[in-house]
Amino acid sequence: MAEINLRQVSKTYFAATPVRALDSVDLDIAEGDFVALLGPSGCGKSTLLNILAGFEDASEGSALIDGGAIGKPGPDRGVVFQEAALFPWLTVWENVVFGPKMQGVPRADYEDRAREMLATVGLTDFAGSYPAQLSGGMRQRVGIARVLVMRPRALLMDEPFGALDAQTRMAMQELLLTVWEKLNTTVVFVTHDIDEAILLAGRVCVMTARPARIGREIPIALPRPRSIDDLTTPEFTRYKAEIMAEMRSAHRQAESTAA
Ligand SMILES: Nc1ncnc2c1ncn2[C@@H]1O[C@H](COP(=O)(O)OP(=O)(O)OP(=O)(O)O)[C@@H](O)[C@H]1O
Repeated sequence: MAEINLRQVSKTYFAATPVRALDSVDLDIAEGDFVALLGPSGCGKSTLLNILAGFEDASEGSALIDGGAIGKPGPDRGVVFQEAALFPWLTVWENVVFGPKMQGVPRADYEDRAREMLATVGLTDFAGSYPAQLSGGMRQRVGIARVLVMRPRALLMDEPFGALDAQTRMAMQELLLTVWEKLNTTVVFVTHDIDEAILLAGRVCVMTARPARIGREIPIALPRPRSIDDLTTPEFTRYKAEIMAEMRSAHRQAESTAA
């Protein structure tokens, strides 16, 4: 489990017209926390995640993982995107063991873990299937198993369920809750979906319009283990109303900045 600390992190992309994506972001994530980042489209959520992943450098400020500067991408941070980038010519099993194999981990050291992760995501019976033979939700489950087999200290997820239909999405949310409760990895989860953020996270960070800052951090005190049934409780609805009000104000701010 990783601890993550961002201090005054800013990011400007120097395109034809410079784009200031992040402005003095401060964020502390303790070991084993589950934090959701919510915010208006284009505000800079992916930019923040990409800095944590090491795909982008911060222009200013410091981004630390376990007290050390975040360097290039590494196996300590598992990244899951909207589409699982699986190798289509490899089976589910071969996709899952690809990472440890490439790292030169002896087979005996990764096989049990790979089997366990496949079971955790409910795909034991599909080990020999190819990605094209799976549904979108199943492919995403392979993507998660493939990342978890590397024993990441943090899981960085960018709209991981954004392309799935509503029912599959709910099943994936419950699966992620189970996985997180079992492994207790630090998770940073980018989403547009308020329900998803409340259901999963221990803390929801609502980002402001670009250049993004963390506008408000809302701790979610719903008891765990959580399930889809929590979506309809009065407590859940209260959190939703509070976050919707915050999002509306971020959206208004975005419109007035664009005007
Ligand atoms: N490589 C890049 N070069 C120039 N501008 C970029 C680059 N990457 C992102 N941007 C700009 O930075 C801003 C923030 O983008 P980012 O993708 O982080 O937002 P987001 O909140 O994740 O958006 P969405 O919710 O729509 O996915 C946008 O205006 C985007 O156009």
